[in-house]
Amino acid sequence: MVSRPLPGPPAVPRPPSAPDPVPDAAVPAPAPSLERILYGPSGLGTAALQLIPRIPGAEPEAPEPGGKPAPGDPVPGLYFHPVPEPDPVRVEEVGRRIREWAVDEVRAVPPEWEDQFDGFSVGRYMVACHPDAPTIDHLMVATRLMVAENTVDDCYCEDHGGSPVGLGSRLLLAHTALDHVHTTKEYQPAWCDSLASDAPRRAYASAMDYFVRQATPSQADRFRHDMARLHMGYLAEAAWAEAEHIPEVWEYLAMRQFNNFRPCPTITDTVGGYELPADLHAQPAVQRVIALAGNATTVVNDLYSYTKELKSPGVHLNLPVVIARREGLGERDAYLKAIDVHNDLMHTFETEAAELAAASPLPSVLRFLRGVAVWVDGNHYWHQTNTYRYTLPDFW
Ligand SMILES: CC(C)=CCC/C(C)=C(\C)COP(=O)(O)OP(=O)(O)O
Ligand SMILES: [Mg+2]
Repeated sequence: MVSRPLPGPPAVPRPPSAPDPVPDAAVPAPAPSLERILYGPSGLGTAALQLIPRIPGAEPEAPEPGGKPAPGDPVPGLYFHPVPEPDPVRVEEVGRRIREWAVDEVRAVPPEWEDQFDGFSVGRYMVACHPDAPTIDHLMVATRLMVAENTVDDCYCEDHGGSPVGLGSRLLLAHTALDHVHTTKEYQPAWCDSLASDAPRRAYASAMDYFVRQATPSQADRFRHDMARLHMGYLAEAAWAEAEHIPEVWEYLAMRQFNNFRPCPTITDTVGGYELPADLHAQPAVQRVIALAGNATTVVNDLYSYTKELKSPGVHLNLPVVIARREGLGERDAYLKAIDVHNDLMHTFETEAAELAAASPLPSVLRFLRGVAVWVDGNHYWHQTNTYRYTLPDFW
């Protein structure tokens, strides 16, 4: 069956002589019908029709001027939706099973990193992001991948011995755990053995093995594509770090569109036990909504991890740092501008998701859009509440 094409995104390229970017006031607010389209009907007797539980009155309170956020408070002025507390029974069970997998099954977490592993609270993260997962097994698919992705980032790129030097080679070989090598009988065994040779590859290989058993072939292929995008983003970030280059803000945002959480929300259908068909997923309007959502989630990381990254050796690029350096703003003003960038991305995501849902109200499209939207909310919740890992700057 050939499906009806979905509406295309607005033309993005802007000629050099185009007018200045749209001022804040003109950024479209989320469509009023968004709640109904993405979250289902409200009112008496409709609870069962709401796939995603959402707390009404989602706008955060703006703090009084000078009001300091307490640990666990959201970034003041950030546009986000609070989520209900993730189911504690699921959180505990996912936490128990993922520890067993990470520590014993794939040996990705040596004893000296176990505290950090627990502090990451991946069970709480994934239960918050996937409230529609039908079973713990479905949640585990997302949780293993999340841990594997962070193992690669930590061990190859960042905190646990990572370095930009030689990163291309390490990433390419690890990527083969997701996108297998098909070679001659002579060389195949050496590749097979390589998959067990370090923690990142053991974690990728095992997490992918579980994932492909749950996913359709096109979902698995979608994931491989998203992971290739991620690895390309890591490489650009590493190249800039090696050259001590500070990119332009738009260049940074382009890199961060690839070095991005995108592979996590885009498995929402696999984790939910259904499929957004490949021809719908590939539609430009769907791709744009996914990219906007991924970019908002990743700028959230830049905001919450700002102080952690200021403490790391050298200059760790994130949006406030790049805005400060490239636009000559002070640290506080640059941070506040990064909040505006996030809020614009969120509003545009929500507006365009609502338009897409209205134009193409197919059950799989609607459920996928809800899944992405709730992943965005759960991701914010996790960053906000992870006081083990993140602390807000002293700007208020
Ligand atoms: C889970 C996943 C696909 C991660 C890929 C990219 C990534 C590690 C992030 C978007 C998080 O950013 P960052 O490396 O800055 O993480 P921390 O700030 O160290 O938590
Ligand atoms: Mg960060």
